[in-house]
Amino acid sequence: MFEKIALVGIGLIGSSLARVIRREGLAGHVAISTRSAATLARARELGLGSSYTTDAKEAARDADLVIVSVPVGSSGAVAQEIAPALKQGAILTDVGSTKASVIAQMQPHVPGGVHFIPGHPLAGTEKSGPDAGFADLFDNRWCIFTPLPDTDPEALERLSEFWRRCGANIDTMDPQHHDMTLAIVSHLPHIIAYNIVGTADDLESVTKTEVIKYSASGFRDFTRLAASDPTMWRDVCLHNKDAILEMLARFSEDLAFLQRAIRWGDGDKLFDLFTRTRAVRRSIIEAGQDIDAPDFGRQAVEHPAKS
Ligand SMILES: NC(=O)C1=CN([C@@H]2O[C@H](COP(=O)(O)OP(=O)(O)OC[C@H]3O[C@@H](n4cnc5c(N)ncnc54)[C@H](O)[C@@H]3O)[C@@H](O)[C@H]2O)C=CC1
Ligand SMILES: O=C(O)C(=O)Cc1ccc(O)cc1
Repeated sequence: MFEKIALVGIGLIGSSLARVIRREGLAGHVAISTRSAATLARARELGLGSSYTTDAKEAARDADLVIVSVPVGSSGAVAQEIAPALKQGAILTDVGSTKASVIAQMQPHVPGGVHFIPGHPLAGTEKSGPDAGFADLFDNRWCIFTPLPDTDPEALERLSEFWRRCGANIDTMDPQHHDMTLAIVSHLPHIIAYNIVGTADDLESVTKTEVIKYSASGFRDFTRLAASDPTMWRDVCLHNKDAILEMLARFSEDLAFLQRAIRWGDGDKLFDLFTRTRAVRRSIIEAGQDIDAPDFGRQAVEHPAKS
């Protein structure tokens, strides 16, 4: 599909892209770049690309498609670094979990004649680094684009076709809507997980050994999310601040309602809520997002990375 693809950042997402690009033969040349020499050496050992450099500009030079897969707080610095090397007509995209902030950081650096199309594949795990990626990561997952008002429809279609060939389904929406939606379906669940695991870790009346020994599967599910990459999630919290605070405020109100129902022994309220939430899970399964499939967000755990 592309003569040269540059992957800037080669962690879970970048390395999954590298693997699927190779499997599907989507590029003549895959240039890999990352900031850390150790990560780059590992990417080379894994044979993820055609060329390797710690200089993002060198990787981006002459590329037809540049995919930035770094923590969202670094996207502005990366855009600034690669901007002088971007070729006319190239597509520049990203995979960041937040969109308004990434656009604000990257867009000012994008030269005229380069198609900047922000994107976000809704696929991942709690693992990070080049060993954690796998070619099937994007299979039947959504990839959301938040195009800018002047985005060239042909470039958008070309990038959409690329992601379809990586296995994903495509949706588009505006960045603010993306950030609000992702705040509730992805960012809050992670924050809640970090919080509950932190609370358990702080308890004095229950020992750490007991938390580990008796952790029921519900708690264990939270520990998976709370094991996610600290840099990535620090950046998500800092760069989707308003939407996350809005959703946290609603969440806290609803939690107070639940707390009150428990305090006053209001079984009907509890039963009604739990009935309503059970229906949400049923709808997700009926929509074809099969939560119980072994690979639902856990594939890297159960099928160690293929290299
Ligand atoms: N982990 C997940 O489940 C998902 C993550 N994302 C987004 O994808 C992006 C990448 O996440 P992962 O691949 O999971 O992270 P990761 O931690 O596995 O990899 C990040 C990569 O970026 C490199 N890097 C960091 N700062 C850099 C800089 N200034 N310049 C060049 N390279 C730099 C690191 O060396 C590493 O290769 C993030 O923006 C994240 O929000 C999107 C969907 C799912
Ligand atoms: O591991 C999980 O369950 C995830 O939710 C992965 C994930 C993390 C961040 C994203 O922006 C998209 C997907």
